[in-house]
Amino acid sequence: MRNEKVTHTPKGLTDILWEECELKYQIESAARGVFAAHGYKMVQPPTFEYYDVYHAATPNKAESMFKFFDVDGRMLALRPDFTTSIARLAATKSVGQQLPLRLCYAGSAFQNDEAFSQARQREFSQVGIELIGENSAEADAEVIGIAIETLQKVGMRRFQIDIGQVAYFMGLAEQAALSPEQTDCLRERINDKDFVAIEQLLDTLDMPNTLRQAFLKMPTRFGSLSVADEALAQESLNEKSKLALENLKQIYHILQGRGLEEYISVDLGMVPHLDYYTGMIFKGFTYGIGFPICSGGRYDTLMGKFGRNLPATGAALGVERLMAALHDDKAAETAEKASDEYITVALAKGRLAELSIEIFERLGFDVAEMKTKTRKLIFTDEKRKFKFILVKASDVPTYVEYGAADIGVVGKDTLLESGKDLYEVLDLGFGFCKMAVAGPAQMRGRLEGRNIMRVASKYPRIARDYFHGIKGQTVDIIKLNGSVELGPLVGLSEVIVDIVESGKTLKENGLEVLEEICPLSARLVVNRVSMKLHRETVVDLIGKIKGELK
Ligand SMILES: Nc1ncnc2c1ncn2[C@@H]1O[C@H](COP(=O)(O)OP(=O)(O)OP(=O)(O)O)[C@@H](O)[C@H]1O
Ligand SMILES: O=P(O)(O)OC[C@H]1O[C@H](OP(=O)(O)OP(=O)(O)O)[C@H](O)[C@@H]1O
Repeated sequence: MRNEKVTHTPKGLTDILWEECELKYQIESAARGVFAAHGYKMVQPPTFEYYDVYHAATPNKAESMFKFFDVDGRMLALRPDFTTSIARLAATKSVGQQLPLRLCYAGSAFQNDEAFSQARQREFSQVGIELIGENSAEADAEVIGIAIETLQKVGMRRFQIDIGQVAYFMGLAEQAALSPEQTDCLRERINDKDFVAIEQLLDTLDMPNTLRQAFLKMPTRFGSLSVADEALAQESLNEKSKLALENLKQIYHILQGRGLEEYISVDLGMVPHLDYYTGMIFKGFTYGIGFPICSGGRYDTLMGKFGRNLPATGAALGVERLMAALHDDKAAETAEKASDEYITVALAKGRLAELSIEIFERLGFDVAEMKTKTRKLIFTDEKRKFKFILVKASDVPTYVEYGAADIGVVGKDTLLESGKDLYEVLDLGFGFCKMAVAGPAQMRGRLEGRNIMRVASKYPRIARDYFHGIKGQTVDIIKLNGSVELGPLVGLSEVIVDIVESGKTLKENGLEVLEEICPLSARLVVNRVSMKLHRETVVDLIGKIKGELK
């Protein structure tokens, strides 16, 4: 029998062979050529360092770092990215060198996540640049410009760079006197364009209405530069937010002056982790890859952690993601053509199907055939250039994440369970129900603090987040695929985590709601790239659906 531990690579790690390896080196060498032409000097930090180095810079990556100990018992970690190591080496090794420093790198970074896809791997290659010692819009525009030039040089044809400014959000958070926890929670919800959750959180916070409106509008403020002007027009912005928006405008104008405007879009709602970003941030997107192909931003306080306070900005490109985007150029071309012509909407089969179809029907789409008892899976409205696909509810987030569908209609339960990286743009106001812990009446009052308990659920991720994450109870989670109510009845589990709508299923099986986890309803979700590349159509559709909901 074959020993897979000997013949296979661990999950998320892969051999790169033949043409793929060729392509990888071509990309790296093209990138290095561009960097060198702009005066960037190659540096190579070690593959692993003291864990404290990375932890000081990126606490949010702490959990996903590969950690181990040296013979002296000191904790080490494989680098989760290059920026931290380069900041450390520049802070400690560059004294006496003329500023600004222009440094570049190529190599592997590591992430200990459950990663299987080409887009999210445990070992992945990055090429990138860091421009250290200059705080100016010119410097930020330089790194974005070089990222664009690199993408062009490796052969990318259609891509978009979104630029944002985290200091705008931080200025608002300071004005609202939010605690670090509240700031991070709000930041995450804005970054996910999760309008419903933003509103829910703002309802619990006490702040002037102008600030509330500014936060609420953040996720809608993307597109042309006019969104920065709109944000600037808002009354009583503090100096930090104002300067941030002015800085974003300056960067945009510099890039415009270099003829790069066609690639640039502004997104004020883009506020990824604030571990070290202090100003401009950017992410690059293309068709067929549901994740950014490059990203970067300004980090003016990171170097200070290593003993030398210098402003800095940088950009990193994900080589595997570029390979995936370039790999099958023909397929990409076909996909581009198809997505140029049609917007694809994935609707969930089952309980949400009828109401989802109805919304599009009310908006005048030709969806009559979907209501018939057909076995067809794709329905086309030729006039409006929309395609509708009917898929299993739990697959909707996958279709949308990968860009096989631009838009999806799906329950919040499925979204939470999928953990996918999508824009959640609208609560559709139907499919109301709740996620709850349920069980026999005798379990009431007996859940608190218990660790020896079995929880059956079709939603193991939600159950785990609730029990392990929120309540700190390390209960056993048992995954079932349906008829979950049977669990406590046949002794498989003490309780269940499941959807409760009318409560009829629970009642008929002698069970009751013990704890409510969260309210649920149908949501409209949008692929991150479609939101950028088909902005007008998508925004127009969102507006029309909103109109229908009123
Ligand atoms: N796990 C991964 N697998 C493959 N490529 C990755 C991975 N993580 C990051 N990259 C690539 O490296 C680039 C820079 O990574 P970095 O960690 O600096 O940015 P990030 O925006 O935090 O990444 P992500 O959005 O993937 O979490 C990303 O834009 C992406 O292209
Ligand atoms: O409160 P109620 O109105 O009774 O609805 C709740 C039931 O509906 C869902 O099951 P679904 O019909 O999706 O089938 P499943 O049991 O196979 O998951 C859910 O898992 C509950 O069993």
